[in-house]
Amino acid sequence: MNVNNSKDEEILPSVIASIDAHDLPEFPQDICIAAENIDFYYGSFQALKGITLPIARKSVTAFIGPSGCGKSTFLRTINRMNDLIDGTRLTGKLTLDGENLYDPRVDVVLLRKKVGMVFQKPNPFPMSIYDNIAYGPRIHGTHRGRKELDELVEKCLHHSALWDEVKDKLKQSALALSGGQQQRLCIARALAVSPEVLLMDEPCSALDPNSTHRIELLINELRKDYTIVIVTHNMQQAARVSEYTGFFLKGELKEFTTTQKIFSSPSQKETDDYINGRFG
Ligand SMILES: Nc1ncnc2c1ncn2[C@@H]1O[C@H](COP(=O)(O)OP(=O)(O)OP(=O)(O)O)[C@@H](O)[C@H]1O
Repeated sequence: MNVNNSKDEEILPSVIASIDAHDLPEFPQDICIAAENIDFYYGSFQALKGITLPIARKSVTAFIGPSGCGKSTFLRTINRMNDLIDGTRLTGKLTLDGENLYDPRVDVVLLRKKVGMVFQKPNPFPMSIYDNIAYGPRIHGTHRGRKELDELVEKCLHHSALWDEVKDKLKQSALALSGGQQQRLCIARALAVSPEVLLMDEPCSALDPNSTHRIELLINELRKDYTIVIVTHNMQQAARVSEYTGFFLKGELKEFTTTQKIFSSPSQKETDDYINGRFG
């Protein structure tokens, strides 16, 4: 199936309709993640300035904005991936279910189990399709028996809409899958450790339109069970898949509201200019 622009336009109303965007309050009521005045530094360079925003539970929040404005940096603060970079510093408060993620008592390994991440470029492990999914549960010791693992692998592959394509080749290398299949496998792998939150950093930017369409449909399904935060350069994609959108510019959050409002009547001129392609 080839998904060209006109097909792209076609799925827009149906997906937005399923989100029920018209009934959403401007700020989410059921908040999963809350950022309060987050500043973030790479050495002396300040990449995030006073970010304050709520992320709604079991829904999709998109971050948009020109290159280098801090979207990915903010996304990585949520699972503390930036901790792995030397010389970084964060101030402010970031909570998940009311718990401060930067409290020294937080177990970062457990946090990253709770907050899964999918990257721009699919990055399956160089092992079989089955083992890619079984890897996390084995490490965490959550599914010990063979039968239990088999069931989990099947469930995750169903959940990531990949089962029908791979059920007869679970022992084959994940690296032999197409890019789009690899990305769905990475989503299945993230789901295998029962996360609460899924962070997606431009998950479709390396994919063709057909694979992009499949991932978007998948996101639309996953929103029922997971809190999803997605960084995207694709305005249409943000409009199609998210309930809430944050517009970043030069390290600041310029606007945050429902996706419907930000794309129909943004309150900031910069947002309007950006979404209408006048810069960035
Ligand atoms: N590891 C790093 N060390 C130093 N500076 C960094 C590092 N990662 C990002 N930056 C800087 O922080 C700023 C924000 O980068 P970030 O990747 O968060 O932006 P972005 O909005 O996600 O960009 P893009 O859309 O191009 O991915 C940029 O100026 C970038 O150069």
